[in-house]
Amino acid sequence: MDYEAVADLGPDRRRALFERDAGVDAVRSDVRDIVDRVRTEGDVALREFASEFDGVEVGNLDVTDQTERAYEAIDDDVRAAIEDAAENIREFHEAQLPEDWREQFGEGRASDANATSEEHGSSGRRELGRRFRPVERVGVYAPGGTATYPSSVLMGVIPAVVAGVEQVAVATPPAEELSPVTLAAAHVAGADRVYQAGGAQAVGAFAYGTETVDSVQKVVGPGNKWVTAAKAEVRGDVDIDFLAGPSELLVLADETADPGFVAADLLAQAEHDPNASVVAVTDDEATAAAITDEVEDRIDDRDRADTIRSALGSDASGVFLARSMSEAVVVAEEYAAEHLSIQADDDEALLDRIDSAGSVFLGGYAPVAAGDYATGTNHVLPTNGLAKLTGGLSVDTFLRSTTVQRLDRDGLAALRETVTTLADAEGLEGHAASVDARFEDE
Ligand SMILES: NC(=O)c1ccc[n+]([C@@H]2O[C@H](COP(=O)([O-])OP(=O)(O)OC[C@H]3O[C@@H](n4cnc5c(N)ncnc54)[C@H](O)[C@@H]3O)[C@@H](O)[C@H]2O)c1
Ligand SMILES: N[C@H](CO)Cc1c[nH]c[nH+]1
Ligand SMILES: [Zn+2]
Repeated sequence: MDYEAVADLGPDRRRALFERDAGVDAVRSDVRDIVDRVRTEGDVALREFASEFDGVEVGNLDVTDQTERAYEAIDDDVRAAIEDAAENIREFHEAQLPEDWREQFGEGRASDANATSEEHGSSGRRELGRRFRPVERVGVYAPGGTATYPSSVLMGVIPAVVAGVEQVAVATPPAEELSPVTLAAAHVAGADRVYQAGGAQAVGAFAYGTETVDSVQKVVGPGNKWVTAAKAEVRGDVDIDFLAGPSELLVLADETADPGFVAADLLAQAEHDPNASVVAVTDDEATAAAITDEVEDRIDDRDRADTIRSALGSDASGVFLARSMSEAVVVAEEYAAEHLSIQADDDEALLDRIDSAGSVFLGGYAPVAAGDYATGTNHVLPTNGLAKLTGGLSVDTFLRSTTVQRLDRDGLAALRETVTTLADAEGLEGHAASVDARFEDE
C-alpha cells in the first residue's frame, strides 16, 4: 500500500472517498425481494433464508429462554467483562436522560426598563414545556455474520432500557449453536425477546412482523450491506435509527503520532468487513510512509488478514498526505467518518474545526476499540458520510418529545392580537374566532 497526496486526488477518487456507499446500493433490489418475501410468507421465509444465507436449519426462532442459561454457562472472565462494559454503557446513557420541564415565558417583559409592552407585543405569561416518553416496542439488530457482536447487543438494548422502552427485542443471525456470549449479553442488557434471524430478513421481520416475531415501532442497530439496505428499504413503514453500515475510521495524524498505533487502529476497523473503509490523513511525509509500512508489516499477523486486505483495497480507504493539518481537517470534514481518531499534538484545536463525525477519539491512548466495547459511548454510529446529518445511537433515539402549553386569560390576551392578525393573514378566520370567543364577555 502506498500513500497518496491529497492534492493529486482526481474526481473519481474523491467521489469514491466522499460518496462511498459500502456496497449498499448494489444489493438494494435483492434486499427488496427478501423483505417482500418475509412480509408475505413470515416465518417460512425466515427459515428459508436462514438455510440459504446462514447455512442453518432453524428450529425455534425465539431463543429468549436460552439467555439466562447462557449467562450462567459462560466463563467468569467473559461474564465480568460483559458486566463491566454494560455498567459503563448504562452510566453514560443514564446521564443523557432528559427531564420533563415547564417554564414561564414572557414574564416581566412589560416592566423591562428599556422596552414597553407594546414593543414586545406581550405582557402576559405563557407556561411552556417539554415532556419525554419512550417508544413502546423496538427491535435491535445485533450482527453476527463473520464475527459475533455481543457488544452491539449491549449498545442497542441498554439505551432503550434506560429510555424506558417496554418491549426490547433482539435479532441476531442463526447458528447451529448460537454464541452464548451474545445470548448472555441480551440477558445482562435486559432484552425482553431474542430471535435468531439475520440480515435483511430480520429487519423485514421487525418491520412487518411474522407468526413468531412481533412487529416493532422502530428498528435500530448496525450491520453489513444487506442489513443496511434493508433498513433503508423498510424506512417509511417503520421508524429506524439511521444507516449504520460497514465500519469506518479516519485518523488525523501529525508528526507526533505513533505510526504503529495509527496502523493498528486502521487494521482493527478494517477487520470488520471487506466493505469497511479506513483512512489516515497526515501533513507529515515521514509519518505517511511509516503508517503504510506499519500497515503492511502488521497485516499478516492478523487472523482476518483477507478481510483487512479487501477493506484496505477499497477506493474509500487509503493513507493520504495533506499539505497542512488544515487541509487534513477539510478531508476529515468531507469524509464525515463514523469514527474519527485525532492523534496529533493539538488535538483539541483540530477537534474545534470538526463538525461531522460519529464518535471522536482523542490522543494515542484512545483506540477506537476502547469505544467499541467499554468506554461507555455508543458504537452504533452513522456511516457513509451520514455523520453530516445525524449522531449515533443514544437515549434520544428511543424517546419522543411532546410540547406542552398553559395560558391563563391574561396570557391569551397578550397573544390575542398576534394570533388573530396572523390567522386573518392566512385566511383562517375560524382560528381567529376561536381566540376571540374567549373574550366575548368584554
Ligand atoms: N456502523 C456501526 O455502528 C457498526 C457497528 C458494529 C458493526 N458494524 C458492522 O456490522 C457488520 C457485521 O457484518 P456481518 O456480516 O459480520 O454480520 P451481519 O449480521 O450484519 O450480516 C450477516 C447476515 O448477512 C446476510 N447475508 C450474508 N450473505 C448474504 C447474501 N449473499 N445475500 C443476502 N444476505 C446475505 C445473512 O442473512 C447473514 O445473517 C460489519 O459490516 C460491521 O462493520 C457497524
Ligand atoms: N467498530 C464497530 C462499529 O463500527 C463496533 C464493534 C463491535 N465490536 C467491535 N467493534
Ligand atoms: Zn470495531
